[in-house]
Amino acid sequence: MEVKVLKTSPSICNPQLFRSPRPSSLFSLQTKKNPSFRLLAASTGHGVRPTHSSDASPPPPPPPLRSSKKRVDESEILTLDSIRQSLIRQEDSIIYSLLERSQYCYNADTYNRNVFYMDGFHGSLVEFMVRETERLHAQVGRYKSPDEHPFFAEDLPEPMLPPLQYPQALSKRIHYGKFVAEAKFRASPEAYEAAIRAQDRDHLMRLLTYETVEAAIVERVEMKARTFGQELNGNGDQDGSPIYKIKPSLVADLYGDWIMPLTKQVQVEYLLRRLD
Ligand SMILES: O=C(O)C(=O)C[C@]1(C(=O)O)C=C[C@@H](O)C=C1
Repeated sequence: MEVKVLKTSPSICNPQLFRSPRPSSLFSLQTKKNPSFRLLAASTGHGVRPTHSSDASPPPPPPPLRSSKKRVDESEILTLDSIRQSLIRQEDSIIYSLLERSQYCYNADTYNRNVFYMDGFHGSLVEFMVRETERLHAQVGRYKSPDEHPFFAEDLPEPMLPPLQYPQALSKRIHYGKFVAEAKFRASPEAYEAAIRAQDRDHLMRLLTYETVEAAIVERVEMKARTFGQELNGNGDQDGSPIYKIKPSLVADLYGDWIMPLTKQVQVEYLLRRLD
């Protein structure tokens, strides 16, 4: 997994993403539970209408689908709070994936570019598998979702099917930076606009960094790794301390050294293009 993180730089979608008429998976998944979205859907004639079996008169005809009302997204999905909640939920998936991976030995050969030979391909077995998996997933439309990103974006086939959603761990979490960045920009456009116009990466990085939030995240993921990853079928090691499937501090370091810095890198790249 560390190979994935090292070998790829985050890909940034155009900020126009947020103005796209196509429902993104992030929005379509999360708006289902959002009451304000349901109100909006009903007011524009796109919501599900309740049926009243006791009504004697026939129901009035539905309003035309193309309402003259402006469709405005009044949900609060893009607030920093709701995005932070999504990031917290993703922690569980990431920690579980790390625990799952920790059950297998490290096999250096699978990461070695010179061990695996295949006509027309030069790379490691892991790279081959990731590339081919991504080609398959691309064909069913995975990367058409704005919160789904391939590690190897070059030469992916076009989808053969309408988009589907797949669970993902690290790449999705890191690319959530786009949503975080948009929320921050909307919360204080003036502060960000100056730095964007100056294309000042360092200033943007300072603006979007919340050290206390980061410290709380590192502490929380270590606690989660400790809780989720404790071996329950043993009595601990010689001195009675619990045994963990994966060292909890490793998960905390992964967040502190990789996941959050890459998420911030995505935020900076996104913001630099925000006024284009
Ligand atoms: O919560 C935020 O404000 C974020 O930008 C997300 C995040 C993270 O990756 O978790 C990144 C930068 C901040 O310094 C704190 C946390």
